[in-house]
Amino acid sequence: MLEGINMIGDLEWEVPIGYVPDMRVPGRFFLSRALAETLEEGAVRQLANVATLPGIVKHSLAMPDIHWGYGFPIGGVAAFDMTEGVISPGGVGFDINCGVRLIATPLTEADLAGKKRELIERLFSAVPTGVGAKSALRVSNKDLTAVMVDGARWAVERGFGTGADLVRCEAEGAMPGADPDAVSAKARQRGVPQIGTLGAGNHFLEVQVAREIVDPEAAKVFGIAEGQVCFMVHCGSRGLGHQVATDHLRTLESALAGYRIHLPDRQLACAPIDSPEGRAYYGGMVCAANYAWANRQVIMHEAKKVFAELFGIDYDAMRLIYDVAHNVAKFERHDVDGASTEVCVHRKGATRAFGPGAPGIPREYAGVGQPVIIPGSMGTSSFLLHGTTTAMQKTWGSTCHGAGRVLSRSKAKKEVRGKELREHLAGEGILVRAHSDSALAEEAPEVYKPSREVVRVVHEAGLSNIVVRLEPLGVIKG
Ligand SMILES: Nc1nc2c(ncn2[C@@H]2O[C@H](COP(=O)(O)O)[C@@H](O)[C@H]2O)c(=O)[nH]1
Ligand SMILES: [Mn+2]
Ligand SMILES: [Mn+2]
Repeated sequence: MLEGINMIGDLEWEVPIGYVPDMRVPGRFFLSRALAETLEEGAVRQLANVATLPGIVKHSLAMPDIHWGYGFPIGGVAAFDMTEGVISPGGVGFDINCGVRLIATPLTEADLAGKKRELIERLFSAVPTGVGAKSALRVSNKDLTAVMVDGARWAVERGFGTGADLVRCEAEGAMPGADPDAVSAKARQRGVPQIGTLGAGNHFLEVQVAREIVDPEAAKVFGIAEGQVCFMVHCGSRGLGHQVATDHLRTLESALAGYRIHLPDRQLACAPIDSPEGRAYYGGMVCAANYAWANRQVIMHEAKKVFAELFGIDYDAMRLIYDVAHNVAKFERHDVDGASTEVCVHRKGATRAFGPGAPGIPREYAGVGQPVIIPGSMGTSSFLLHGTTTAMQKTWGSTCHGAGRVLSRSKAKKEVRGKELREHLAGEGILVRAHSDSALAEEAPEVYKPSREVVRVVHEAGLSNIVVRLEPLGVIKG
């Protein structure tokens, strides 16, 4: 473990004020000794840098999937006072509302026998993948405005799914406060052809089986049983979100001096929440977040159609369990020194994990806490968990978002042979389909931390509790 960091619990560490100059609050992160060797000094420094930002409340936080990111670490969570505090694109990430949804089908693993290859091929044809993937949808500029305001509801109203899907999305698939005027023509241009496309790299659509039910009662509430085939969709706001982040970072950087904000790293560019620049970024970010919910809704619909046709099952027999955002900033009410207070929570590679009875979670899940979806890798377990009261108290109702990368893309390309990886996974019964084997190398299971250990940390630290462990059966990658 790095020097100058204090262990304050079995799985909890503190980065004291003074670790870098001008820290206003301490940093805190959650990690086991087994994961300590994955901790990058640069990511801890970023965690400490975040603690220097104006108006940060209580702590700069990071989850066990912590790794180096743009400005803020990935796995980072920070809340800011609504008057004194700032909003920062670095605390959200370039892929605004990158997120995950999990869908349960009525099939078992045995039903897939002899059809798995065809299933993966059909999914690969139905869902456009790859960097510049284009959608079959024809969307006008006016439609795009509606997408950015209405999110998943836009898709449902056009026949991509049903109204029941909406309540099973965080924010019901559309955050309020979208400002289409804060989205540039270039961002629109990138967004128009990409609705319903997966993208590349880390994004995926994965067929999984619920291998182990850890919490039978919660699993029942979430509607998932042992042996059930599910599928998981991971993607975000594509080129539109990236462009929104790029555009606003430029504006925020040039406004820093005017607000007398001095940063240890310009990648933390930010502005007061209630300033023209801060409001514009928020309004643009919401547009991108809503676009991402529409995107995942369309992809889910296309994938459900493939399952329905191939296995002769009812479209409506496939049920969205939940959809979570893991790159977003939100205005939420939390307990601050005993008073319910509105703060701006940034989650950058972190998942909301609201506990039982918290506002904003579907009524059907209120007694358990919200579903939390944590992907692992194409060769290791993914998890369904539920949010907790401890998370509400310690992490602004947040937990990790994945296993977290340990090997850079360039190193992975040198160390892993994509073809060998694909054949090895096939030997384990996991069929992988991508445009190229070389793209697979960057996404090999060993480029990520071990998902079981990362999830064990959040479970034992009480930030979210494991409900189901899922194993991959087949994956489509960009
Ligand atoms: N089940 C799968 N999980 C995967 C795959 N590729 C990546 N991942 C996990 O997703 C998170 C997402 O993180 P992000 O920061 O890239 O959005 C990542 O940390 C991995 O744990 C996959 O093919 N299947
Ligand atoms: Mn993403
Ligand atoms: Mn993501």
